[in-house]
Amino acid sequence: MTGRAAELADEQGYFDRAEEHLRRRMAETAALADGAADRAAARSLRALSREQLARLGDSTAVAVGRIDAEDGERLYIGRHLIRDEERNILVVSWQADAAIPYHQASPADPHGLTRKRTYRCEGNTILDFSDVLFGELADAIDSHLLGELARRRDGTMRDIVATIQAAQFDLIRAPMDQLLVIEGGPGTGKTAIALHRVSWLLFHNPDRLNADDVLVVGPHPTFTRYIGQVLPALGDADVALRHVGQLGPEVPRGRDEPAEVAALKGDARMAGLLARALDARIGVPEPAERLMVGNRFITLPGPDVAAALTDSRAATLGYAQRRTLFRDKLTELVAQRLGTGPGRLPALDNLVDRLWPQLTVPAFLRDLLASRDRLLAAAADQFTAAEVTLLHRRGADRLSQEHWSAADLPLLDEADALINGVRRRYAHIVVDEVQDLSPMQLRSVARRSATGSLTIVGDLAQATGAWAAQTWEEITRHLPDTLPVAIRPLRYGYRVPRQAYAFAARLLPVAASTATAPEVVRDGPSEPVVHQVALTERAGQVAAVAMARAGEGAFVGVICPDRCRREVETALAANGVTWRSADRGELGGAVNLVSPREAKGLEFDAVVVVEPEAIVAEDERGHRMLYVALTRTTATLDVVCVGDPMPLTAQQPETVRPKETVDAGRHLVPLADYVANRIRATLPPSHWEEVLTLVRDRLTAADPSDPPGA
Ligand SMILES: Nc1ncnc2c1ncn2[C@@H]1O[C@H](COP(=O)(O)OP(=O)(O)OP(=O)(O)O)[C@@H](O)[C@H]1O
Repeated sequence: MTGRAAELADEQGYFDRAEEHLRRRMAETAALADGAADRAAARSLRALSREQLARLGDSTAVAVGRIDAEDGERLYIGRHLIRDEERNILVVSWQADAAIPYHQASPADPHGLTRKRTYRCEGNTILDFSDVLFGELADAIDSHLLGELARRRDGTMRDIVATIQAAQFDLIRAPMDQLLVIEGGPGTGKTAIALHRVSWLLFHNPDRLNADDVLVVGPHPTFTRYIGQVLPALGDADVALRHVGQLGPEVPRGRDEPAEVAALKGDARMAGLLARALDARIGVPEPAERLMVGNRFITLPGPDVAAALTDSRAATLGYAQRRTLFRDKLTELVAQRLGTGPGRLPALDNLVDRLWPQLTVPAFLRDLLASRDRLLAAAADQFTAAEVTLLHRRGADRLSQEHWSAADLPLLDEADALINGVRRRYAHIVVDEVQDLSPMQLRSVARRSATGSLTIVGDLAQATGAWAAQTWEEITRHLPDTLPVAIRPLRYGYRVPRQAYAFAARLLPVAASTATAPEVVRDGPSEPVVHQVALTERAGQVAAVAMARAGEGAFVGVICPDRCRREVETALAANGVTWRSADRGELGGAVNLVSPREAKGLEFDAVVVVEPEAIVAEDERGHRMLYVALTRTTATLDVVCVGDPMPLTAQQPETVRPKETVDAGRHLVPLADYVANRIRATLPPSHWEEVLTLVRDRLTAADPSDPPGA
């Protein structure tokens, strides 16, 4: 046996022994479950051991690496702590203080180590290992990291415990009590760091943080599925993982709406509009309210009812809770009149319903958006008349038939908080791809934060859509301000190989002129290939390239703008290619079809980008969208197009984002002055009311979607 083979055998012996002890511990946990004092304890103990077994079944190795200290001591680092029967430590958890040098040691600062070893394993079998010998190599290259980055992808993100880099490690273990902004170019490891940070914070703050106190928010369902395995693999399965569309009530979705409407609905001014609209649903009592009690009437004086209403209104509770308060106060008034408690009283229910109607969240929003009058009243001086027209829409006759747009969801969430109060708060929240969130979406995140402790990650150069942020302040201003903000950049790009990144980076001066490009750490297998073809050949060429790349064993992502989608699907089908549609949340076949927007945060071995000009044309920040698409590859990049493969001068749609602060007086007041002056100049006061009614009728008739009196 050679020296290396013998060493490998020794190491394997150690791994086998550690695995035995891990299994023994799990068997003990299961036995404990059998003898547990009560059924609940037994159930949770069994669940624990099942989870541990499942993790082992996941075929992860007991250790990811080893460090040798100058004093000769060796320490194995793994995902979980493992001890032998004498309670000697065989493997320490990657989060333990003792493991810190593993993540931090570098040739410049070896942290008292002579060696850092990283294993390449299949299950618990060591295939190979690589060493960094600090004493001997002045400038060691972490070959294991390079190997790890070059491995084939399969649609599931993996943990990076074995190869966390020192700068990444600093962010993973940064203090919890802050709003930490992690910014970095494509593939710098932002997502990976954010997830490992969650695991780290859970490990080091057991008294403050349970896994179910943590919320991770991603941009779309495919992304949450993509990252879904990382935290369970690190032993933190109970962390809540949601895409941004899941923050809020469950409602039927799928409504399309014009970009300017969606943009307006993302504006923070909508919060005020909703609050005013809800308040306007509370009625005004009659001078005296008569109630039928048994077979006689009692009268509640209007001022008493009004006082109950005012008091309840002022309480800092949700609309529904304040309604209960109001009801209690009225019950008390009735009891005073009767000299006894009234019991259940339909007349009282009716009065409460009239003055403080019971509202479900979707009914409230449907009724608001379907009524120009309600919208106008709630808009106050904060919106222009044109903006109110944009918001106005015909409501479905039945609430169950109402379909909601993506931009309606944060409005429903805001309304839910106003009506029912905030249902669930978290001690720590992570938001990925945060650069695209609208102010209303950010408010959805903010209200779920119990402490102000957040980790938000993103890249302003990848910000697309109407609410693409230009600065971090635009984002943080909508988040809790109880804790200090720290913005921490990442420098090295791990995903995208040099050749593909050089191609994509040509977009940067147009897409995001102030962005700093990441420093790429490795070479790819080949230069990007541009396939410029005739229109009739485009889809066929996409299918051919995708098949060829899949034939090489690659996990392929075809990133296709909406306008080419159908032709590409047809060509894939005609060529017998089975593909997964990432937009439907599927990912993991050899060939995956994905829109540029849904490609955010994902990665593939081979990326085929279809018609860059169309990608640019389909988003307000189309050059950035193309930059996102071109930076999804870990190995090869193909561009199939009829037009310019690098459309630096192509037009992107006008930005439709509303002005952040609109002085509505600038629009409404001059218009009202003009109309009033014309009427005053041409008619006596006795006709003013009549002409205004006629004007109103004309306006209503001009828009048939506005039901009279809605
Ligand atoms: N230290 C590391 N060791 C191994 N792999 C790493 C490391 N850092 C990053 N990676 C890998 O690099 C790829 C990109 O990481 P990640 O998706 O976290 O980047 P990102 O900055 O979130 O990218 P984007 O902005 O494009 O969404 C992933 O495959 C990740 O596992």
